Amino acid sequence: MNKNKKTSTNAEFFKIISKYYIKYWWITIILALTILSFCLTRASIPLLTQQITLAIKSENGVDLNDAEQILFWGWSSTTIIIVAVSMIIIDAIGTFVFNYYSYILGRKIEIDLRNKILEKLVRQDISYYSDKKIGEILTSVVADTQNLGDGAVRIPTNIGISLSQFVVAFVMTFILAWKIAIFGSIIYFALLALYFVFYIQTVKKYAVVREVYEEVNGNVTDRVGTIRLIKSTGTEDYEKAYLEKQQEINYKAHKPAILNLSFLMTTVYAGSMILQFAIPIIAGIIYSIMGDQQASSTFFSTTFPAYMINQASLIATYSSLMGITFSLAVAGVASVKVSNLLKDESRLDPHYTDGIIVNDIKGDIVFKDIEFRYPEKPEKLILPKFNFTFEEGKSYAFVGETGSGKSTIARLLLRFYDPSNGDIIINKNQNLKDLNLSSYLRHVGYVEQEPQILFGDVYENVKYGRFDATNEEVIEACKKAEIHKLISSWPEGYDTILGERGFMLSGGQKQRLVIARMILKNPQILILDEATSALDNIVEKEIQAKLNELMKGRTSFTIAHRLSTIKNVDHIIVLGGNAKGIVQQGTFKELVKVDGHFKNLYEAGLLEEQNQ
Ligand SMILES: Nc1ncnc2c1ncn2[C@@H]1O[C@H](COP(=O)(O)OP(=O)(O)OP(=O)(O)O)[C@@H](O)[C@H]1O
Repeated sequence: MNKNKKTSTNAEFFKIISKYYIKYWWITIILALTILSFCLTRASIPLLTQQITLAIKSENGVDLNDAEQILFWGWSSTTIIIVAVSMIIIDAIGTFVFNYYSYILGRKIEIDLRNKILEKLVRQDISYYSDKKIGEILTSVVADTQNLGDGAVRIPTNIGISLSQFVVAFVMTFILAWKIAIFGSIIYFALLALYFVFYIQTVKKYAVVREVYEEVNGNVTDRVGTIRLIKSTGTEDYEKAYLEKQQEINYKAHKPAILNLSFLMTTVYAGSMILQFAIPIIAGIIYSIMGDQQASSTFFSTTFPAYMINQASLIATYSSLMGITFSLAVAGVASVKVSNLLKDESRLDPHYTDGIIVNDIKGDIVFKDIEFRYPEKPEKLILPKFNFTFEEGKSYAFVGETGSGKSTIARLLLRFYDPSNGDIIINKNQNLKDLNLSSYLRHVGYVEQEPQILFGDVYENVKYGRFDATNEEVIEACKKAEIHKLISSWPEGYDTILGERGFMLSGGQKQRLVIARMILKNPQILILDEATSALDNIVEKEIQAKLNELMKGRTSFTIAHRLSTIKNVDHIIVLGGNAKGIVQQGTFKELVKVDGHFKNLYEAGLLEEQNQ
């Protein structure tokens, strides 16, 4: 509800765009000057039409009556034509300049907002994404910034043009024929009031449409994102029904909005016709009631064409009002969404611009009085208070049943999250919270179960994290990861674009590519989170051998279920379920000998035995 209230206010919109009108002040000045030129040119055309009617009459020897004598400026028809053509040229130049700069400003605003949101999104901490649909976020990034960019220019400039056009045309109706103008204005404002009644209703209904649309969009995008699950389950019919249901919801939300919109459009178009047709009728009634034959003949023979041109200008402000109010409704909602995205702050400060720069990770990594609960679910304890010192250069493995917190430790080391209590210390006295996170992560390698492959060529993928590497170094790393032969067999070799999410590679090949990335990065800390779990035994063996090589001389953390993965590490840490934390530790040989959690896991088959 609160959200709707916020959405209906347009303060946010004007707050956002005013900054851009100040930033690009020179465009603002150009737009303001062109609007002023429109006032001049558009006021001049009805007057010049009236004058040319009088000039042609006079030049053809028709006697002008007294009223016409007063109206006539005495200009020759040639002079009037020259002035009119000049006005049209000024108007054309103004229109070109106005359109060019207003579109430029719109795109500048859109791109700037998009950049700001995307920066905000990549700088958000990982918990930000735990309760959000990517589809919904992307709709906001693309559609809302575009709507805002369009509206940012269209709305203020159209307000400027329409308002000045309205004032000019309104005043001109009184200058041309004030008695008719009084009655014309009453009709005009009555229709305007009716317009606003339907407009308010329509906006309310469209606010609902927008929310439904976004939700449906998010659902559909996320659903299509699970295409492998759909394909592997053969649930195309089920999905077809689901997607149709989503669009049905979308359609139903549109119906009441469309009804109100139709009333609104009817008011605009029928209103325009009424305004146009009412003038001669009003004039006829007024002059016949007054019995003023001369005024009637002057109006119909001299002023009528000018009045109708001016009236068309007045009516145009009515329909441009529709454009403004609609753009405002769309841009208002977009503004609230955009500013909400920009307002969201990361829970932790990664010290992008300050913080201790890490050039090297030396010495032990100390977990001091660490306790952890996920900020998304603070009532649930995950890791009870514990202390542990990870010695430099040694390999560690975490085992334990599912949900015992193994991956959570990896996430703490990557600073996806800060500990709820306690500190992680590196380099003797540097707290992870105080480090410039990017400089720290430059020394950390992370390999997870689902390898992250970017849409890009092999070079780009392997260099990710060490962008200064040469292509030769990439090839060298791929040779060591034993994937060079495969890459070389592709027609485009290292320039091959790897499909979205690495579709064209097998699990083992993707993992080799990630290993090549790690070889190139040469991190001092290595975190392997179920890195080989998705692979079959033979491929697993080959990849594990590569990972074992990679682990040599680095402080490494392995999370695994397979015995072969953890058998050779220096130290195994066993975590208990239900937030018991560390329940046992030692080498593999020590742990299998003694009764305890590890032996239970081992015997229960939770540590998968590997066929040797
Ligand atoms: N973002 C999150 N918000 C709230 N709770 C979470 C979040 N991520 C994980 N958890 C919970 O934290 C607990 C530990 O999760 P974690 O992923 O560390 O377990 P794990 O030991 O690695 O399990 P597995 O072997 O199944 O991967 C689980 O109960 C899980 O439900």
